[in-house]
Amino acid sequence: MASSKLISDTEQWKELKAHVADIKKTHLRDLLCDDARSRAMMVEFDGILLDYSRQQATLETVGKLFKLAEASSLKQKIDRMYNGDHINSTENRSVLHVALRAPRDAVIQSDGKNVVPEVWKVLDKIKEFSERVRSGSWVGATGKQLKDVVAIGIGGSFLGPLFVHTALQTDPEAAESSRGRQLRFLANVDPIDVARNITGLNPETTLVVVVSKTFTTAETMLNARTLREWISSALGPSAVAKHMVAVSTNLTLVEKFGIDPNNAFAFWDWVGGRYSVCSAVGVLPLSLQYGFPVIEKFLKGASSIDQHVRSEPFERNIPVLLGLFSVWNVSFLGYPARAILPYSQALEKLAPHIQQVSMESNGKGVSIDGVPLPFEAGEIDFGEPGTNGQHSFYQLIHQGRVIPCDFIGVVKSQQPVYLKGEVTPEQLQKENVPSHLVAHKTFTGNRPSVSILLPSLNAYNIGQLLAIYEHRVAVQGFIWNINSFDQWGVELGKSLATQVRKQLNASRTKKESIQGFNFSTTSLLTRYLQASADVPADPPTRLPQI
Ligand SMILES: O=P(O)(O)OC[C@H]1O[C@H](O)[C@H](O)[C@@H](O)[C@@H]1O
Repeated sequence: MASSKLISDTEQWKELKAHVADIKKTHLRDLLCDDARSRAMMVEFDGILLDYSRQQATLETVGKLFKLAEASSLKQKIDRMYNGDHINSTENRSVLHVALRAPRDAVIQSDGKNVVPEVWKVLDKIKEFSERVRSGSWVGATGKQLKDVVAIGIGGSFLGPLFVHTALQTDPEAAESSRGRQLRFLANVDPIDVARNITGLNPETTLVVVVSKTFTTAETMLNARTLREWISSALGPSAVAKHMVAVSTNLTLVEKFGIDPNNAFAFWDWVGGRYSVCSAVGVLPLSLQYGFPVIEKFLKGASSIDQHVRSEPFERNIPVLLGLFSVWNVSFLGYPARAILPYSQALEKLAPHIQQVSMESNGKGVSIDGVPLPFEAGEIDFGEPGTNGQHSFYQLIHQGRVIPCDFIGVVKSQQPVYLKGEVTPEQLQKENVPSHLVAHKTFTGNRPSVSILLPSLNAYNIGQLLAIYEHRVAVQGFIWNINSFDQWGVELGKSLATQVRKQLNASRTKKESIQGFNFSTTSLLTRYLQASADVPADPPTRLPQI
């Protein structure tokens, strides 16, 4: 396929469009009666089971989706990613988060250089540093052991590590190795988040990790200045060297901020923020909390899926199948949303993390060549662990809109996956349901879902789950032929916010009226200025009074 051709112009796309009418005539109830079909729609790899038999699809659909994958050069695109080609073309970068969890002896090149030794240099540094902190050979300014860690970061420098941290709480080894330690995450610019995070913590026993790829993100830098003030006002400015470390690609700005570059942990521009959990972004705070050996298992789990994606034929390739069915649901069946429903409370931060991975990656309006898409790419992700979700939004899923669901179950867990199917008016009549209630109690069923079953929820399986979702999102982007690795929309948001902050500062200091915005924005900013005359627009720090 010529790269400038839109995927929707291919015969394979058109064939799938035409096939939709056949599928709309079928009902899942009937499709599920075919055991051979169901058997063919179950795939197992390294302990993980994917069952996609509850998709509105026949084996013919699957065949057509594989043809679409071929038309979009999916295999070649996956290879190009692993080969370090600059597939993030708008930022002229490789996309190599797979290198972050590659075995020490692997060779993965970016710009002609094997990046794996650099990755392991940082991992070894994290291992050494986290062991020193955990054993008490690295102590705070007053000689006390650093038992608590506050990780400051936002977006990709926050959501993934928080997901892994929350999920690890069910791993017995992680529970044991983190006894007596605390890891907290400070993300929001709202001073309440600072207050919550430092409540109950003593600066003498706290290590602050500032995590920012760019080291310029306004929220993170304000929170970092605030906690630097918290430490230096309690222990003196020289204590910062013992109590603050950083993770960034921008080591110059780290040093300028006042953190010793020896206490900075690097990563690289070929790691997208939302794909950075396996870099020092996640590995440093998580190793401080759980010890490096636990986190190494998490990296191994992710690496196992990386190898699977690259080498497994599409028929048995879990992220490829998931990606293809997401495209089928969004672009062909017209279901724009997806619910992520893990039946484990420890996975409560999976959906928030995947929201960023998926929506920031694939929420695009043009093809990778800049051609406006004649179809909508990306999907709306949301979710909540079962059974909480059942008592919240499942009504809409059962009887309102059709929302394809990801059910994630853990075999060694107390909570079975709960799947409610179809209830027909005939059944209800047989049960003597009053006639005026029959319509309300009818479930038409035919709601598509996939089930992903994990053997248990330990560090290794959490790594697998993370990598499955990361690759699934990339597969979707490869099929839609968009750039899943840039985020110009968010960059625009950041620059608009800077303009607003500049205006607020100018209006406060020079008493100028708000200018350069439309009527609505001007009115809102003016009102805010009037109501908050005593609050600086760009405060140097936000240390709450507690
Ligand atoms: O890690 P940082 O440079 O502070 O960036 C934090 C976040 O900023 C923006 O929102 C980007 O769109 C995200 O992808 C990024 O994760």
